Amino acid sequence: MIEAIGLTKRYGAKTAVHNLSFQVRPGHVTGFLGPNGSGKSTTMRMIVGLDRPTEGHVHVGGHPFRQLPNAPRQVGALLDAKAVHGGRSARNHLLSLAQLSGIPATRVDEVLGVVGLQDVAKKRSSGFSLGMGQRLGIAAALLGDPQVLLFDEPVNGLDPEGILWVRNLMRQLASEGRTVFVSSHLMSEMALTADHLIVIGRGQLLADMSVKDFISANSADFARVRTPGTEPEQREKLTSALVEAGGQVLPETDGALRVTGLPLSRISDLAHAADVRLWELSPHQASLEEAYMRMTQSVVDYRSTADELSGFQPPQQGYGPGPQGYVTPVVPEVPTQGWYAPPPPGQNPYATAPAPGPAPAAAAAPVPAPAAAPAPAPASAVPTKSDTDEDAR
Ligand SMILES: Nc1ncnc2c1ncn2[C@@H]1O[C@H](COP(=O)(O)OP(=O)(O)OP(=O)(O)O)[C@@H](O)[C@H]1O
Repeated sequence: MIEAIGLTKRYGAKTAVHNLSFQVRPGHVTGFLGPNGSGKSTTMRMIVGLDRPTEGHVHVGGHPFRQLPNAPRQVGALLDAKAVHGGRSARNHLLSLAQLSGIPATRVDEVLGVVGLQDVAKKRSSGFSLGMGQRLGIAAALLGDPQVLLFDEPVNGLDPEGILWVRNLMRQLASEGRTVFVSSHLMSEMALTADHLIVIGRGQLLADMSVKDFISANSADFARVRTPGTEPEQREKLTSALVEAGGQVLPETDGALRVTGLPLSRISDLAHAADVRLWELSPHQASLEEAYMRMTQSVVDYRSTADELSGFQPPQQGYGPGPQGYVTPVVPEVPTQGWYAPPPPGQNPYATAPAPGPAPAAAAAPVPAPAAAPAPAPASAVPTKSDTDEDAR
């Protein structure tokens, strides 16, 4: 179990993580989501003792990471798959990590097999593809057979077969009773892999709930209705009847109608009464991706100037140090029950206070690489990143 309480990290004037409290429980895959720069990697680094919290604390199995006896046997982490000595073979890289932690060489061959790198074990990792590097990083995380596993973007660069393999691996590790904490920007993948979600925006907690609850709390169901394409007047007639009955109707690009505010049976009755034939009447639920976008769109820092939401500023009372310090995030209000029609492009109700302003700054440089390894030992060998070099990025 991982438990964070009031976790805060400031880099000079920049608050990367603010007052974050959550638990990651064993036996589940917990997804860690948030827009670029929201503090996911910083949080993970604090969990494995690579960054020191400015305030608050995070414990693994009831102890700060650095006080865990034989930490690499208890916690494994893939934080940056590129943090490998490229001149070493995959096997030698893992062997050196194993020796540091008193892990037998037989385990190295075992994990090479688990991640499918047995045939290239003697090849230098500098020649590895992105996906092979990820597999090597995952092998390093598994080396100590730990109960707690952290993966930062584990499917980055993997092909579809590799993504499926990671999904199954995460689920298997969780089913063995391990604590699995995984960050990803691939929502479709998270929807299939995670049971529980922790979502942050600008370093603060936005949601801590099951995937199912997250989707139903941040999206709403709708019906798709299609009339015969050859008879546009039927579509008009139905639209009028639905609007008159209190429904909201939006045209979809393929000619169908997206209807909210009316149950399926009522839509069917209204069509029948209006003498309109239906070629489709189907219920739909928003995807995790839609729900995630809806929740986080006001806390996205880096957005293309070509994006229609660029220039959108979160409301004044949103994030950021105000006169009373940080305040609770203002999450856009979305009906959580019944039918709800997402707005047509350009009529986004969340962009209520658009303020023309300069385009957001370009994304920050990548985080300096911590080790992709069984999480480092709490001894002097720990690759500590002092606060003195932190502002250099
Ligand atoms: N060592 C550092 N020094 C200064 N600022 C930092 C440092 N590490 C992170 N930050 C800043 O803290 C914020 C959070 O960064 P972090 O890398 O944790 O976000 P993230 O959610 O992992 O982003 P991404 O999804 O892009 O990987 C960013 O604004 C980043 O620029």
